[in-house]
Amino acid sequence: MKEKIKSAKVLCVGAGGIGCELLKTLVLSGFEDIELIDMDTIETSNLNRQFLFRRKHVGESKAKVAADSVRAFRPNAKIVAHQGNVKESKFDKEFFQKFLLVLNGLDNVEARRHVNRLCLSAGIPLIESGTEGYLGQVTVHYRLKNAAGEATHVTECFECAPKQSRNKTYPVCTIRNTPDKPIHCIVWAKELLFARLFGRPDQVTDLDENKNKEGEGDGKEEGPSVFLRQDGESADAYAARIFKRVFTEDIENVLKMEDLWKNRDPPTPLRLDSILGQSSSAASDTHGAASNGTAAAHSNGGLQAAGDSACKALGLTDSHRVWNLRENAQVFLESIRQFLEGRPGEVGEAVFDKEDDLAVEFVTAASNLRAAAYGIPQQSLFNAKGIAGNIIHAIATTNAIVGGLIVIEAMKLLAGAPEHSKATFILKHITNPKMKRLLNAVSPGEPSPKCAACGTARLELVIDTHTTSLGQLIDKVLKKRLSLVEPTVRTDGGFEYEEGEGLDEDEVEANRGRLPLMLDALPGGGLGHGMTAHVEDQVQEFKVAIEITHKDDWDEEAHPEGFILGGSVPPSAPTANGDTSVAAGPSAPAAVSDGDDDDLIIVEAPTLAQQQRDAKGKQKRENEDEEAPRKRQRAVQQSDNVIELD
Ligand SMILES: Nc1ncnc2c1ncn2[C@@H]1O[C@H](COP(=O)(O)OP(=O)(O)OP(=O)(O)O)[C@@H](O)[C@H]1O
Ligand SMILES: [Zn+2]
Repeated sequence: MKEKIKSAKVLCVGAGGIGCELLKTLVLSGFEDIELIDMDTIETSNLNRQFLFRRKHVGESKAKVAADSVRAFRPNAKIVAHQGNVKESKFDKEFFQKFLLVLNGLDNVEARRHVNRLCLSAGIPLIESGTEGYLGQVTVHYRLKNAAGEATHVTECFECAPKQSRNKTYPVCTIRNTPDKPIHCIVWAKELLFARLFGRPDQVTDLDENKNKEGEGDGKEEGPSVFLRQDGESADAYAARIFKRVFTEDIENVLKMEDLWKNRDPPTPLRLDSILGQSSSAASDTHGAASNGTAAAHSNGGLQAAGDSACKALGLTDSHRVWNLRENAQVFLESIRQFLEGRPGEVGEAVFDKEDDLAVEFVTAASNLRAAAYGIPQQSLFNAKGIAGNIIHAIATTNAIVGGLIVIEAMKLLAGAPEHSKATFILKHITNPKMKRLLNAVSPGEPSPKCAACGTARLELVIDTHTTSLGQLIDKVLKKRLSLVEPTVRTDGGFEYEEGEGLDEDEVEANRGRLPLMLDALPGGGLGHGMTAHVEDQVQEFKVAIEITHKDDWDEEAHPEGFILGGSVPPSAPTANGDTSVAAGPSAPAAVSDGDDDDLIIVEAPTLAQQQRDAKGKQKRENEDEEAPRKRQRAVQQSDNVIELD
């Protein structure tokens, strides 16, 4: 066994939180022949858990530094480091075939799918992993054959299990009118108010619709311009006016919708003057003046309009302490002032960024003020940042357990004992008191014939074939959703689109010229309703037939992507209301996350009656929460970046 371990050539993909633990445990267990791929360089924020890196390494390649650090205590280990994206074509099937095992320590679904497909095509077992705070898992995926080429041990591949969406959606009327959780206030502050005040002025947000769309308030037509700074308006006067608009007047207006408050506690409008009070601190004096509408020039009583932090200016240094109402109001006003005066160039095009202190401070204060109006618990800056940025803090111990489990599973395969392979889930709480276990190990799942990666699935795509171009199909569906890197598309009518290396310049040019064509207008009869696109990625050896169903008249809020991708259910013609049976396909890969960091979608909610029904249903679901641990485990498998609501 020792010899087998010593000579086994293994590939580690990812040298981050899991990768560092894995590499260390591998070499301490006797592995000596390792190649390591990571595309990133070291950041300061990695140092708390990626212990092969030191401050002096910040900016250097993770793969190279990890290999060097390990060599320092295991000089015999042969470690080859590659700084690069595992999707690069040099890491192809032949490259993968050099290895006995592939071990993943990645953090996104796209790269995991890509490695899964290469392992399938190269016939190399994959040990896959993920962590999310206290939760984590290690799964094994292989198709082992005997000398005669017959399959002896086969498990599911990484893509066999239907993926759960990690998009969190919130009905827009909950966000706009009836928030009842901190997350609702944070989404409002980040997606609506921040975007309205500092983002592109021409974008319409749900905040604008407050008055004119549903006939609320005075019914006056009102565009986004109320949120624009008026000529000659000082930053302080503007901030105070916005405060009054969103925390006083908008709340007063929503109170007039009496139906909403029959079964709910109504909110209380906030008044800036009474919050800031008459008491005197440098900050409140100046802002108090502004709030009275006097638009006094800012006296700058020790405050800097540097545009980097309202908290610094106000002396709020403890990010774990929840601010009181007055502090929230001060941060709200000061952060607006700093935006306008410290970063005038960004106003009108800012996009929320969780690493931007001022933006996070603004969102924290705005959401806390809204929470105060609605009687919802308020959040510390630290917590609000985590929620707004979809951050779940990584736990070094979870990564260490996962690294250890990967090595254990690797050893079972090297020992020729795949019957002992386990998929292991690390739980946060003991869910089954009889078992008293935090590690839940189960047999690997069976492969799914419906899997597009390892099975013989056909997919169905419901899309508007009149208005979707080939380029959009390739970007949105094939690359983003299906994680293909260099797709080829063929139709039954003989049309062909190709990309990738090996094409000469004329061919590249000709293919590029086809991208703007609409699907149903492609040469050779088009790719319209009922037709099939034969899609392939040569590097991944991924091949799938996609049956096209045409549908016009899309509800953008229900399907913001503008298409529905379904499993192997035969496509049906669109019905009168535009629904198709495809959307409900159980294995619909449509639910797979797109891997973006920011996954909040706000959706239009139907009616009050429906909301009330939903509320009842939610109560019921909360009572039936036994399924929760399993669902959470599934979510970990897909990503490491979801919102933890509780
Ligand atoms: N396509 C890819 N090719 C190569 N390496 C990848 C690819 N995708 C992700 N990785 C690497 O996988 C590692 C994942 O590690 P981890 O989850 O700890 O993320 P991190 O970026 O180091 O940390 P954080 O996201 O918390 O800043 C990263 O080092 C990242 O560079
Ligand atoms: Zn599969």
